[in-house]
Amino acid sequence: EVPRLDIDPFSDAFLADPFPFHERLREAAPVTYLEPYGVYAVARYAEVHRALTDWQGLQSAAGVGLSNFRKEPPWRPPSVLLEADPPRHDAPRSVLVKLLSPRRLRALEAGWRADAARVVDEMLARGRDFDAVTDLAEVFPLRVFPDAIGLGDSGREHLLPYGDFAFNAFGPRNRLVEEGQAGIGPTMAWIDAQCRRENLAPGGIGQQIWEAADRGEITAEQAPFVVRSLLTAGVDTTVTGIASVLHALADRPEDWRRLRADRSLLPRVFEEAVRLESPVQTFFRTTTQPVELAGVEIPADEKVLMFLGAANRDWRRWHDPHAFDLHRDPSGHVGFGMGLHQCVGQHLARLEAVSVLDALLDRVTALETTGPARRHLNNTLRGFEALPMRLTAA
Ligand code: HEM
Ligand SMILES: O=C(O)c1ccc(C2CC2)cc1
Repeated sequence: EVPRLDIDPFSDAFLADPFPFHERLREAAPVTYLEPYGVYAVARYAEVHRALTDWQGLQSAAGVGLSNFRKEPPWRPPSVLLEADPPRHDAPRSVLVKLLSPRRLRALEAGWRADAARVVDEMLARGRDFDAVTDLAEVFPLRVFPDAIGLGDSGREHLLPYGDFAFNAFGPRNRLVEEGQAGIGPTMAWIDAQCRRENLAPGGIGQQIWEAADRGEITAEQAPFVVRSLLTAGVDTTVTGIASVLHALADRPEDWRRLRADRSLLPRVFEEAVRLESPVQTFFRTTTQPVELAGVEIPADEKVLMFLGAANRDWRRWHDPHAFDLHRDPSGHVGFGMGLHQCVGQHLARLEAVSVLDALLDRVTALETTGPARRHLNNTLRGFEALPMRLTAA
């Protein structure tokens, strides 16, 4: 009663245009079995939500990618958050919840808004045509995030390639992983060095993680891995998130006018863009015992692939699911996950996106695409290589 599908969710065809495949996965059954990798799959909102919140039955400690850490060694020492379950997960999580809270981030807000204004002004000075990826979405996060963490100035060009490789590594060892593997050695060495206390600037979030270790909130062994979590998860995701919200808002003059007049809508706009575009498309869990899901029993020690992007467009949960709707209530979307491991950096991501959008809305009366979006293929992230656009200055 579990349909076996010959679908490869990490093929170029699927990654370039996942929607027809999502439809097949959702409509086949609540739980399916993907033959190319021998994994179970859930794509409807109800089952993805269930898999995300049942952390005892479906754990993260065996890895949240295709590889089962019980059977093969991970490519890097496991994350003490993403690839950990309670109780090991608890202390690192509570440290980051505090350090990345909306209240703590308010101290960064004025500086980030000023930086966003500078980035947009520099862009406007170059004329009406720009690329939302290379001129904005990739520029702003790399302008503000490394400084917030307290990274030194040299080597920051390693951040995007590291994140791209890490997100590919959740998938199978396909061409995307092989291509990334080539030059990853020096990048990994640079990342690991940035997690060391002596390389983190006083006052930055990285140093604050080490101070949490001094207070005994986490161990000194965990501290560098908590910093590494931010370097892994904190850049490519927000670059993709900002590109996604610009892609969603372009060619929508009514929405743009509405937003220029009412900025209080911006947080919801970002959430709706994350729901619709789901920058992070998939993650796995591993069953710790036989698990019953929608009347199906999944045996122990099986990988379950959760299609977050498919769940976020499930007509069973969302009215007109494929539409970008400024007025919908996007709460409950699984673009940031759900439950125990729900994104601890979402407030930082939202502040980055709102800072950029506010700076654009202040200066621009219309945002239009001038050519097709070019996709960047990655086993986990759904992002862009290029988003050619034209703006009309206020
Ligand atoms: C648009 C941007 C982002 C998206 C779409 C996103 C998405 C996600 C998702 C889906 C998860 C859940 C993973 C799971 O359940 O296995 C997650 C967890 C996490 N995210 Fe984000 N994220 C974003 C930005 C960030 C940023 C900016 C940071 C750091 C500053 C961050 C740090 C983390 C960490 C550390 C976890 C693991 C939490 C835990 O396991 O307790 N993320 N994120
Ligand atoms: O802890 C980590 O290393 C980590 C890596 C990637 C993510 C993705 C989901 C944003 C989250 C955490």
